[in-house]
Amino acid sequence: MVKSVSLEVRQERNEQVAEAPVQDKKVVYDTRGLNLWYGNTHALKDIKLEVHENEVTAIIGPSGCGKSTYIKTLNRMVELVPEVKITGEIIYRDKNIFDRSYRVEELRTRVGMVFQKPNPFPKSIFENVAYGPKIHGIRDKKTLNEIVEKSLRGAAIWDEVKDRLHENAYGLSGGQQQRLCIARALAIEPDVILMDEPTSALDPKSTLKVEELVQELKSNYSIMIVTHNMQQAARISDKTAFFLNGEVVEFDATDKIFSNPSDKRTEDYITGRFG
Ligand SMILES: Nc1ncnc2c1ncn2[C@@H]1O[C@H](COP(=O)(O)OP(=O)(O)OP(=O)(O)O)[C@@H](O)[C@H]1O
Repeated sequence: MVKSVSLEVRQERNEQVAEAPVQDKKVVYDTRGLNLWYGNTHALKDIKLEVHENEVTAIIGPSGCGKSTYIKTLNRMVELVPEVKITGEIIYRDKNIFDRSYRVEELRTRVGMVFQKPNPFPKSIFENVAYGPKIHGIRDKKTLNEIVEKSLRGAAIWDEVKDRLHENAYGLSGGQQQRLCIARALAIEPDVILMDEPTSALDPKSTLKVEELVQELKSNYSIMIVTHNMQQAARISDKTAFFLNGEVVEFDATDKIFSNPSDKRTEDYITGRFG
């Protein structure tokens, strides 16, 4: 991380950035003029953000700036909170998810979510992963076995649990439980995985495993990750959005955000001057 960058160097680097190759990856989520209120609290203000496929997009910013709200808006989970009002558009794969005709169930099958605290069901490891596919009507035992194995392998936990698939998931360590929850998200074969501070309850070793996993998963999925850990954002994301007071102050390539931010507020935040 660069602590301070002179204006001349910035201008020079900005010119280089302007000449960078044009982004050619497909847009998965296009957020346009999104506003959200909880009652009178204006939590998201005119958010504009594009998420590209097969990338890791990190959302950083101080507590209460709207990171979780934004990520929960992307799968419309935020609407479970009473008195939420939303304006603007979120286009997911060419459709506005707020359109009256849009089926939220479809969104939930395409977008998996991993939460801050590992939250396995009080069921066996197998049942935790098979749950989503079963809900979607898959009953065939052989197919379920295949999905469970593939998902656990995808979440880099198969070798640790393959001999105890029918034991209760609560018997796993916190880090294992979080990877199980990632396997549960993978089992529905999502297009996007939303992660809300997925490593904040984990020890450094488990954190590293999840970070490595995120890097591996991006070749098949688009990932958005909310994190308070700036080193983590710098290590694992391709793009970073800096949120402040419900606004996106800056959204750019992670290297640029952490070495040569355009906005003074971003620089102050990443150098630890506030937050
Ligand atoms: N269910 C809710 N009802 C009312 N206000 C809420 C609710 N959830 C969040 N808020 C408010 O919305 C704003 C954004 O909160 P949000 O949880 O999205 O921030 P955050 O950046 O994820 O914070 P943190 O890093 O602490 O998790 C805050 O002012 C918060 O108090």
